[in-house]
Amino acid sequence: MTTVSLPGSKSVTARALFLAAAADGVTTLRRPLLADDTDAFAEGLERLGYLVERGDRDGEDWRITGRPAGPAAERADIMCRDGATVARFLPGLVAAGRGEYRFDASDQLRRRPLGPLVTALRELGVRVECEEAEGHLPLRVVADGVKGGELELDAGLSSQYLTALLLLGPLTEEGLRITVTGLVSVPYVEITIAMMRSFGVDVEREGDTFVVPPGGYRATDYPVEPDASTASYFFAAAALTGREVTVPGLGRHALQGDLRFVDILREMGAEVTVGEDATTVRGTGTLRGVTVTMRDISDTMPTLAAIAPFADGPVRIEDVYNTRIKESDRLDACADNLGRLGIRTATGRDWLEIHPGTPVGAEIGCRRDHRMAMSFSVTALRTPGITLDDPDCVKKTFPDFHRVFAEVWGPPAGTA
Ligand SMILES: O=C(O)C1=C[C@@H](OP(=O)(O)O)[C@@H](O)[C@H](O)C1
Ligand SMILES: C=C(OP(=O)(O)O)C(=O)O
Repeated sequence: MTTVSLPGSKSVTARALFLAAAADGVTTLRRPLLADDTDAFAEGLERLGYLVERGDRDGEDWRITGRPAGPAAERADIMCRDGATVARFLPGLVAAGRGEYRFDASDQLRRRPLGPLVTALRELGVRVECEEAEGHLPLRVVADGVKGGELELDAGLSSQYLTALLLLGPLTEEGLRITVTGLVSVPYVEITIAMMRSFGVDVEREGDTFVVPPGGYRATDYPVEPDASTASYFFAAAALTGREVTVPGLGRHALQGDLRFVDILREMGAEVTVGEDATTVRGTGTLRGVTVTMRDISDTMPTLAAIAPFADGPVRIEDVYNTRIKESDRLDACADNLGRLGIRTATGRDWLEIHPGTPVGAEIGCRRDHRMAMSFSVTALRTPGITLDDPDCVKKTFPDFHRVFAEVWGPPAGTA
């Protein structure tokens, strides 16, 4: 049996940084994620004048001094790099302050939409100007506090718009009442609400309406759980190789919906134990074809696609349109890469079907998408000759991925 301790959750770290910055007092973050996305988030806060005391080694605690009155800097230029959480959460934080702030990003993130968030902030009276394409970065926020009130939001492309507004709610004068349509990635909203509670705010939910009271946040000591999307590569590898892996820190009380990926592995034939504070997956040699909706856990869609050829029947993944607007068009990237490996697939607007087969070695086109690189590293455990055209793109969420993965599973097939 192998136990692998994994870095902190990107989503939890990003929210914790926002909440700590906005809170009254000093927050200690235990084991936050140290990766490109969270580095960009912390750097954004620093440029806004927040004090973020962070170590430069994984696993070290960070201390953030909150500023309930908003950013100290009256002007700042924030580079979000590839991190959508940075681009979507921080405009809400600055909106509640007073000043002029500019947000820009990599070409990859400039292409990803944030129109519904821009519209919502404007409805709240915040001046938001998109410098190039409407609803895209780069954008400028001219902030003078937010009164609050009622909002309608289309969250069918991303739940991050709703998270941004929920996080902003307590920083407004009157609070927010947000009614959403088409919400995707629901578990991420549940993470937001649970973490806001840890920082002293209770969000009420009435069907599709979320009610956020005003009053600000309270600093706390916050432990960041390991990243469940990252864990999916280790769980999938166990299911694929017939070995066993345990990830401590992710048990039945975990906040992240992506841990539900193990339910799919169980349905496919793996033995899964979600314990009090750890999850274990053991491969049994059986991998059955399945039809699954992954609307709630779509970051793990490429993980499933990468092991799907080894199943004894087709694997059909449904309701994942929004994976087309992530770091890459993931439906297209998965189909293309499986095709390179000689595997037959079919895709539609929001689905992907993968037929059983024996993959042959080929170069994987990562498209600068960390999840392509990590997912097809799992396929490589049983496929000699797989190479990645951009192994370093894993730095977005797990810079040390290749070393840790090889330590647990050994080198890719055919290279030992
Ligand atoms: O709120 C978050 O931390 C995230 C929400 C999800 O995005 P969408 O809501 O855009 O699906 C997920 O894909 C992303 O990696 C992180
Ligand atoms: C989609 C992802 O990231 P984000 O939207 O936060 O950039 C991801 O990590 O798979």
